[in-house]
Amino acid sequence: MNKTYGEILLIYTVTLNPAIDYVMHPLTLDMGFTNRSSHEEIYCGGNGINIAGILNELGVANTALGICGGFTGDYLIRTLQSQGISCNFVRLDKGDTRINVKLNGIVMSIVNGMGPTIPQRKLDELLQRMDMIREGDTVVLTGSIPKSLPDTTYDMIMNHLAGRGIRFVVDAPGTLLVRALGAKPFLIKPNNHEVGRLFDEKPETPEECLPFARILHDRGAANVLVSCGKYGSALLDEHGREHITMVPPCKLVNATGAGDSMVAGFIAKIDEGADYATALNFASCCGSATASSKYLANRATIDKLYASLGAVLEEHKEEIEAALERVRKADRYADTLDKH
Ligand SMILES: O=P(O)(O)OC[C@@]1(O)O[C@H](CO)[C@@H](O)[C@@H]1O
Repeated sequence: MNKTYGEILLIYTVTLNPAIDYVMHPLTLDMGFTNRSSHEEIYCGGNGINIAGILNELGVANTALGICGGFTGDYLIRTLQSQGISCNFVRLDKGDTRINVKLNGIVMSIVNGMGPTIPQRKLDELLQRMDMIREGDTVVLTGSIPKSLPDTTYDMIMNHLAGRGIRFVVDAPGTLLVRALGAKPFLIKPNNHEVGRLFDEKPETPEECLPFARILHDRGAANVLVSCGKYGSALLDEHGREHITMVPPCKLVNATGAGDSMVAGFIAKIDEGADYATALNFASCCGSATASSKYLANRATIDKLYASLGAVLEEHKEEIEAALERVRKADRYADTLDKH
């Protein structure tokens, strides 16, 4: 169990490529023509920043670390501070924090920016600031990284902090994730599509994802949480046990940040002393609460969905048990991760 509020700050999210999320609501989208949005919203984004927002909402002490720059970086820091999110960002001398465009029409289309160039000395400055992180604290490395940084960046950060009793959480795509497994993170949280890309398969459901989760677990990740959108989510826990949960009843509004909310919810519940099945259920409700909100979920929505999940799980109990049984009896997939 992690330390508590009375002591020092405990969870540090790291966002190397934060963003301003510019959400537009076009009524139609015709490629090659001028489209009009019916209204727009502006939020602070980037996975680590979203996780920090939900942790704050859940009353879990945290600090958002990262690198930002330019007028968008100024906006980001000002806004986070006004939301009461503790942040410690290295400022770039040149380059702007990216603006990610989310076109929330009949379906959501997303264009994420590349992000500014990060000079080595700025990364070194961030590493120096991270030296304040102590034994028992958690470091959450999450999201894409700007193109100027190598795929080994998360790996390198974890190596820098190795041997200090720090708990790592990694939510990153592709090679970044595979490279991070060697540092034996406490938790990784790919979604079913990311798992599919790692293994050249197309798993959709928690049942289909669990065999791949086992490979990621065997490669070093203690807990592997896989979100599968409307199908629910799966957890292969640190003891090698499989869990499946479902989504509570809710209506999709904007799924941006839903995965991040799951990470925040999972860590928060584990740090309260909950067991893995409970943490998975709570994580699922945090994700659904954000997906059914305009932006990140508030506590009331999370609590409401959490209260409704029990009935859904009860109704589908036999189905879930049967799926878990099939997973336990199934042949193992070959580990093909070395190609990354
Ligand atoms: O380009 P990345 O780093 O992969 O993803 C960035 C992003 O899409 O992820 C967050 C939601 O998880 C958004 O706030 C943000 O715009």
